[in-house]
Amino acid sequence: MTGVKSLADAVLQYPIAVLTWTIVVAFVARFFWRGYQQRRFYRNLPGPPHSWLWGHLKIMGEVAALLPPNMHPQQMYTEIAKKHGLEGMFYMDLWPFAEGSLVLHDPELMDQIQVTKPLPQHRLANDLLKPMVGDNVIAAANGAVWKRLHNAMLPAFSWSHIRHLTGMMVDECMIFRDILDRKAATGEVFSFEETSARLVFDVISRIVFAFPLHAQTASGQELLDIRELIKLAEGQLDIFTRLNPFNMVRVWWRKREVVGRLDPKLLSHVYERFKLLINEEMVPSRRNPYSILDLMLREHVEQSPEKGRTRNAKISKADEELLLTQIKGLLLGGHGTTTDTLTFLYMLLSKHPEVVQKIRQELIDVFGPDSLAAMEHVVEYPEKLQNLPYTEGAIKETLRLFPAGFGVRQAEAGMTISYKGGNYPIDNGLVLSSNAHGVQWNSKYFPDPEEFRPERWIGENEAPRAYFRTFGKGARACLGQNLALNEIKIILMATVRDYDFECAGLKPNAQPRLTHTRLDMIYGDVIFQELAMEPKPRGGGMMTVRKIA
Ligand code: HEM
Repeated sequence: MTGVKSLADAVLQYPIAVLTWTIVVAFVARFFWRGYQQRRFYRNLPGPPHSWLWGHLKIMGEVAALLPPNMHPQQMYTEIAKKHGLEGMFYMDLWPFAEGSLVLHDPELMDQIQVTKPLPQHRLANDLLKPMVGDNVIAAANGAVWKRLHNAMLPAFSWSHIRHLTGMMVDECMIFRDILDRKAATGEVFSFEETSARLVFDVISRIVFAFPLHAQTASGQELLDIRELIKLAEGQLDIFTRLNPFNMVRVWWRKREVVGRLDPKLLSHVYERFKLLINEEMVPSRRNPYSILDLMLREHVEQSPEKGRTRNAKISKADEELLLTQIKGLLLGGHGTTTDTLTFLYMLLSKHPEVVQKIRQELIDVFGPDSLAAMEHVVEYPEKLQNLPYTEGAIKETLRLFPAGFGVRQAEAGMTISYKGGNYPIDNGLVLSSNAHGVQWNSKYFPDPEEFRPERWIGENEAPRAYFRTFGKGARACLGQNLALNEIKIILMATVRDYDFECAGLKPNAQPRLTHTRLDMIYGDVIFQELAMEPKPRGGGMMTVRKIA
């Protein structure tokens, strides 16, 4: 009785202290209960050794400690699989610092979630992309919003349209050659990533808007702004960075400035075109798309009651946001992934003169001995780009070794995946990670995986399509894959015959950092892909270029 009385007295005397104390106890109890549930979930599932206290945090920490900072997880997962002999798939319990994952590195298992029963994108994809470009960018959207965006954009990625873009790509490559000429004349060390990003950005902006944003010939403020948005989102998935008040204010302030400059500029392009379409009563064609913007404006033009009267032509606020997000997403995703691939490709070529020689020979065989005449020829006969198996093999090898994309999916409650006769849970909010890197660096699928061998993709040697996972597979596979392959081929055509590139400032490691690769003993830490919007090369791909006489 005395105890109850004194408790009641305490509540009456110190209500705030008792309330605070109760909340703290409830919070701590909830934290431990959640921790117990999490650890119990992973206890008997396939994975590296699991600890009640640490889950797999120590395992992840051990691998991270071997590597440079801000690593993209794909390579760490490949290392963990190798080190602990984990075949097919493994769970990673990273509570309370990150979402738990099921990492798949078996093509058949990936097919289960990408092809047989395509699962929606994980919430994490939107969490990562939203601070950079906005809510519901196509690559992170699901359900009806994704369907609407996908249907609208699809014609822009058809073969007939891609063929049609060859002339524009050649024009941009000719500007790129002028830039290379200047760099060759000075002999300067330059960032290949930075320089090629400007080329690729102008190409993608011409695909999105049908005009370039002039990143190659002017400041390219839009490109700089978009790249700054990526920088500002860096570390936002890390709980400590996100909750750091100084960082919060810094990011908010810079973002306000960048978005305040970028969004109105992009929107002005949207409205200029929209008003013209309405004024001229032109419904954009799906068969012969003029630009991705036109395809996305199509439904608004069709539905607009303002035909012929531009004064009040409007797009709803929500649709305006969605449109802007897609434009930024395409400019960002379409240039970043391609630039990363180009950077790694030219780094690999600089150390493989025998591959360069074979690409040159193939280009001569198909397009003739004069490299500049070849650039005119390809505009007339773009289908010949499909007849470059060795060149395509070199690109695919780069995409195999350095996948510049990562798919994460989410399953509904109760769903499972089947593996070796057992069914394993894929719900519980797990990030279902299809680790293309893990498949493509597995000697079971690609013997001597770290060898750069374009021959793997040719004729009877050709690796099964199912093993090439860089673009994903199924309904949510990369829409821009054929576009990216064609663009990289044209860039190779424009450069590889007349220029020699050499990596600059490489700092090879004396000992390999990891067990699955020794490439860092040639290139140094630049081979460890950084976490940005996509896994990107470190250090900007510094190079020199020499014009071949
Ligand atoms: C080398 C270059 C590229 C790589 C490695 C790459 C990789 C990827 C990957 C891995 C995905 C996600 C697949 C999944 O979730 O399963 C994706 C989605 C996507 N990519 Fe690419 N991509 C590249 C270039 C491009 C380009 C140039 C564009 C076009 C501008 C583009 C447009 C898209 C779109 C729209 C999606 C979302 C598809 C959807 O969810 O319906 N990509 N890409």
